[in-house]
Amino acid sequence: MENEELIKLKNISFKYENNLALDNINLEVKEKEKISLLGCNGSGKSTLLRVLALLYKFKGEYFFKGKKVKKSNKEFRKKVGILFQNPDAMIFNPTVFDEIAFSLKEFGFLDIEDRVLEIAKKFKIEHLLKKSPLELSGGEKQKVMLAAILVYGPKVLLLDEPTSAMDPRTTGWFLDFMIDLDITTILATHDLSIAYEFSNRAVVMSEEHKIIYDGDMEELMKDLDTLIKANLIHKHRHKHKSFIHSHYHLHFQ
Ligand SMILES: Nc1ncnc2c1ncn2[C@@H]1O[C@H](COP(=O)(O)OP(=O)(O)OP(=O)(O)O)[C@@H](O)[C@H]1O
Repeated sequence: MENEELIKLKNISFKYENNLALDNINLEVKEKEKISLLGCNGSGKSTLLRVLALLYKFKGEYFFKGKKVKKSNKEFRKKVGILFQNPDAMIFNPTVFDEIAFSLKEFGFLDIEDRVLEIAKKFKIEHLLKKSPLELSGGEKQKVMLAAILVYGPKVLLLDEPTSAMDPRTTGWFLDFMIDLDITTILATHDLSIAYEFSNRAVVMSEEHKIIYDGDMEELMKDLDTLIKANLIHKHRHKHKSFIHSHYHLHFQ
């Protein structure tokens, strides 16, 4: 059901040895909601997505559909799919077909071939099925790895800078596809234009690894103080004909 709470994080913190990456994060995500997770390099976006996918042991409480999540298990992995920033980290099968089929086998699906072919058609990657995933371009790899996640039907999709290797046409296709996809999705990016197109809700992390904004995307765009604090816009010198000046920039494609 839409508008029902799906995820609730309470006072979540995480350190890599002595390096604080998440500081007291509180977040609620509703069923079918789309959220852009914004923040500059090193703010903690990837770490937060990995905590949500139960890949890290964290401090604090994580509730999924009102029940406290304890530790990683197969059932939970099936519910939450994560697409890493670097798709190479996820590739370990000889062909694209095997890569997409892998989780289906692991989760005990029976109609594996039909499902692989169906998702390949949807993603327009049928021509890649016999290739080695390592031979693909960055954008193709992201498409294949996304297909490998969506094929088993997770309830939540976590996307870490998914468009960084995509050209403008593939990025456009990807955003349209994600916007139409009817599942809860959190997309991490430091690109305001991608975030603006993707969702109406923005969650912004600061360089101190805290959430400093959680709300309407349009309001965020008007909130220069937050954008500057989060390092999402920058000032740089530039030249207009004969004079040079500097001011803050919002970069839109
Ligand atoms: N494997 C690691 N070991 C130690 N520290 C790490 C590790 N991974 C990340 N960190 C640190 O944790 C903090 C948060 O990093 P994280 O990768 O979550 O940020 P991010 O917002 O995803 O950045 P980016 O936009 O550059 O991907 C940073 O200070 C980073 O240096």
